Amino acid sequence: MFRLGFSSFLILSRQHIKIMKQGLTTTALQGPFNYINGERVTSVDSTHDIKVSKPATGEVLCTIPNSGQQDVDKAVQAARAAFAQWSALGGLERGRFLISAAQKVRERLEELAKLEVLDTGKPVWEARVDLSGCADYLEYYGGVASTVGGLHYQLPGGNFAVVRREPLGVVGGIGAWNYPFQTISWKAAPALACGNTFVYKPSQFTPVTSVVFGEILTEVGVPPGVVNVIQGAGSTGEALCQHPGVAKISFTGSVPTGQKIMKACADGMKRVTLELGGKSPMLVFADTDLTEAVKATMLGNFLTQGQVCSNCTRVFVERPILKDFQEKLVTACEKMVIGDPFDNETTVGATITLEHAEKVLHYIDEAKKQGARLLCGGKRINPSDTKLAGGYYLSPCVLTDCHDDMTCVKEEIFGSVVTILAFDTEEEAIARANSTPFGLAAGVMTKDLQRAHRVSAQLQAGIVWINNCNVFPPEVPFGGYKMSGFGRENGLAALNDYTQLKTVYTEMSSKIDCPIYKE
Ligand SMILES: NC(=O)C1=CN([C@@H]2O[C@H](COP(=O)(O)OP(=O)(O)OC[C@H]3O[C@@H](n4cnc5c(N)ncnc54)[C@H](O)[C@@H]3O)[C@@H](O)[C@H]2O)C=CC1
Ligand SMILES: NCCCC(=O)O
Repeated sequence: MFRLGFSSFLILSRQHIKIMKQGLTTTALQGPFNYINGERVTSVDSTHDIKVSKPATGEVLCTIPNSGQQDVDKAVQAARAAFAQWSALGGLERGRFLISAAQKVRERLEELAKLEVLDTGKPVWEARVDLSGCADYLEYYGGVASTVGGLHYQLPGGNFAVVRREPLGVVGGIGAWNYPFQTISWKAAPALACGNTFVYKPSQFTPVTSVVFGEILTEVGVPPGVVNVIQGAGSTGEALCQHPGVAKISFTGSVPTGQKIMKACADGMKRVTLELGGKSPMLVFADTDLTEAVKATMLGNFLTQGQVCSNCTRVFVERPILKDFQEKLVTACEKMVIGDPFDNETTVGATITLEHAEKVLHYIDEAKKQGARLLCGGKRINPSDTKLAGGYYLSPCVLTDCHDDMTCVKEEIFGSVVTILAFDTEEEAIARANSTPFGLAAGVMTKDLQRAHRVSAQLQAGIVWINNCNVFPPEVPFGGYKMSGFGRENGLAALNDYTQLKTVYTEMSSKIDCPIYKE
């Protein structure tokens, strides 16, 4: 295990102090945490300091500013100034930078994973998987960048039109706290590939690795101002949405905040991508392999302490296998290892904040009051290691005997709480699965592929996983139906959200046909 401190080996660099100890380069924790024009800068009009906790221990990790309008303006102006140069590059040139950044992420994967654990409290092996995926996303859009192009239409009389696909300008990104480095990667990589410049506001709970993302891009040669990071809470996000120099906001977070952002962006006629919450279903049919169904349910509920927007938290199980499924799921949950997220054996880390842990526990209490039966978990755990005493550890919770009208079944809990609901027919399962205002994701577990596709076609969700859950290849679009938002991240689909089309018509005749003109 490592400790951070000034007794460590110090290297003075251009902008800040690097501390290296036991393989961890802690440049990232030294601040300042705003990153504008290729350097870390102190806030000029922070309204107050925000103390950021380590979820694993409850100790203070760092202090960030609640950046004000002037900070936001500085970041946006830097991004505007960088736009002309960045957008004038060829896609191949922009793509090379992204591919180099992917390489850097791979080289620094262990260090970045540890920083992500400090910020989020998630198990370190999960952070490694996340970071490795981020390298893939950067590499994918690095390859895609040179293919971003327009169209040509041949028209009567030799006339023709070309449709240019142009960047939007400055894109603003705002993110949640569950996948900090991934969220900035998913937004910045396609935005930059398309020729936009970027200003990102991470969650105030997980500010650290987004700045390192900016530094990595600077290190590989991306010009200053192309990627900027400003720290702060909701008011900083609001200022970014309202800034007239921002062309678009790409947001990941809750539905209520998404609604506020959409309203704020309406005033400036800004485009929005909204990646919002969910209450996704998983349909487990009786012919499924029970072990695989349990594995998919765990992947769909218990990664990152259950704080995953696409979790399939409403697990509809066909009645004949209900008992066996539950037994197997509970056995598997009880084998999960709760504790120090830096321990490679740990499978359940710390919930993001005490407030959030209490919210999750409150949902479980309400569920029991409404008639749900607790099969396992749902308790705050105090790991034996005393240094974790201030952390927020919850045991993975399985609730059964659930009904569609219970609060725990209707509302997004965003914690390790799975609700099990029995069903009898395919039609019933589909209708109940769709009976929610959300529509982010869904899972179908069956050996019958015809049924799997018949059911998938009827599910109201932006992504359906057949015989797996929470899989995010960079090539495939991700985003919501209904209240879970709109716009798509990942895949070629994201290019539509980061570009605008300009039609250029060319008249080839030297004499225009103009019936309303008289000599
Ligand atoms: N669909 C998706 O891809 C994902 C969705 N989420 C959703 O995010 C939620 C959990 O994340 P939280 O950080 O608690 O969400 P949140 O909505 O409270 O905050 C998200 C971000 O918005 C900022 N913000 C808050 N008020 C704002 C305002 N008025 N204007 C601009 N920015 C504002 C916050 O500072 C933060 O950076 C859950 O509902 C979850 O489902 C989380 C991850 C992925
Ligand atoms: N890696 C999962 C994407 C969804 C989320 O951020 O919650």
